[in-house]
Amino acid sequence: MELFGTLVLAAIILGLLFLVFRKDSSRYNRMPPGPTPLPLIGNMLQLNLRALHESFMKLKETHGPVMTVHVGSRQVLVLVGFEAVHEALVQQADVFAGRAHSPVVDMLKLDFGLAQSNGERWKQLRRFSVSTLRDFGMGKSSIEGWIQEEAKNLTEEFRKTKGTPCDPTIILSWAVSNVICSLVFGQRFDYQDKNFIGMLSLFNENQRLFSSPFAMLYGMFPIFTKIIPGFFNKMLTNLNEIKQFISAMIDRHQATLISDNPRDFIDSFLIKMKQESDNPDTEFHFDNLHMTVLNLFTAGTDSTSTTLRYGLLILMKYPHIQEKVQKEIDSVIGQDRAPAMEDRRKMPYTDAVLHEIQRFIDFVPLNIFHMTTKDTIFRGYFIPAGTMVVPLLYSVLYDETKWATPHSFNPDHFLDDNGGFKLNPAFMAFSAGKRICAGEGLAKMELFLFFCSLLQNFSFRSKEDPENISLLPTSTTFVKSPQIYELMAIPR
Ligand code: HEM
Repeated sequence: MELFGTLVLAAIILGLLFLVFRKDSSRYNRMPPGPTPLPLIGNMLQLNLRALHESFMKLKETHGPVMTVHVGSRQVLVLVGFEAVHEALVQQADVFAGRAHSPVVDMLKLDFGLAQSNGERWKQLRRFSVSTLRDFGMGKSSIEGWIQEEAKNLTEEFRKTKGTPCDPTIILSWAVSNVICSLVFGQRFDYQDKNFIGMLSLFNENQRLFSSPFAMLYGMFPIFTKIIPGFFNKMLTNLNEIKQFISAMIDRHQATLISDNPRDFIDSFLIKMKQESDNPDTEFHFDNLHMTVLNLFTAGTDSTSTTLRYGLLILMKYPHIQEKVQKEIDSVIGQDRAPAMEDRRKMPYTDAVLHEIQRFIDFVPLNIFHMTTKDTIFRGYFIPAGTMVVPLLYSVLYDETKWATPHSFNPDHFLDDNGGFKLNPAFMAFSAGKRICAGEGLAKMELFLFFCSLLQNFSFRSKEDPENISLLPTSTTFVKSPQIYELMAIPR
């Protein structure tokens, strides 16, 4: 009897807390249906924090492609499949262009800068960043030379391994990160530079921590940052060290700035700050500069280097595909000159393999979370302004109605009957709409030039039988990374 009384009391308290925590619930009661939530924990018991995208796919079987899932006390609109994601991000582009904040982002004070901001701040920072990066060569031939130079350094590093097994993680991060360094800091770093190596290790560690189930748990229940603080504190310490590195670079730029001759992204931002110094509402201030530089680094380094690393693993598993790419490289580029962007249109097979790598590895399965910027009607449901939205990229890149064999690595997904390159609108590795990746042009150049240079110079082999190579990712909460592996770069 005593136990019964305790249970009733607990249920009443949980029920009351649920009502308190369901802020402004009447505005949310015309959202699409979804699984029934429990008080406080919402649909936690139906969500696998290590593979949220798989949980959402399972829930879609019962609740359809547009559903409300309660993540803790928050109601989240989950969009599954090409049609729903395209309808939101492209057809209602302005409404779905907001960025939702997880409490972890707020606690880490990451709310300044391009990637996490909203409204006028985001518009100004996005316009400025994209046009400045373009001025310095993003997607144009000037940066092609930098990437070619970096690709040469990268092949030299691989050559030093003399075909013995090595983990390619850090080498690939160096090369990719140096391209962003050239654009943002106006300089590249030597691969032996201790500061640079240290900063990249911090980046890699934070990517791992952000993708761990702990980060997701903190996002749903911020109280856990107090109960299990270890992971959170580590993220914070790493972040502060990275910020110090960036601060030192900004100080150096300020000391040597010549107003009419910007050398790189930081100079351009400092000049804009000067021009707007009389505007009390300006978005061009140090907080936004620090965070935008950090965004470009974080978004630009991990994504591209992980794609290359995953791509090399896939090619070791499928040596016949690797050979076919090498044959195309040999016939179009040969061995006597560096690969160039204009080669791409003559290399449909290589282009198809690169697109298929991006589709298959599905780097950001949940996308970065969006938010509605105003009240809207979506498929007959009322979605209030400020609703968190998950446009599930996994469900687009693996949409069974859009791809012939979504679960297999199949370059034919991007080839027509004559062997020509064919784009598929469901290729949303960079997302779609107004928030589409700001570095898409740069990433595509890097992937093509690095990948072709590596395969022009080496054949990549594993110690393992290709049959036994696992392509399963290690962590899937936020980004997907391949298992740690070793490769042998055999000179051709
Ligand atoms: C293979 C490489 C890459 C992939 C797969 C990738 C993917 C993505 C995705 C999925 C988003 C979220 C879009 C959304 O919210 O709907 C994003 C945003 C972003 N990416 Fe990339 N990205 C890559 C490379 C880069 C590079 C090289 C840069 C650096 C110049 C970059 C800079 C950014 C920025 C700044 C954002 C935030 C944009 C905003 O909030 O307006 N990315 N990226």
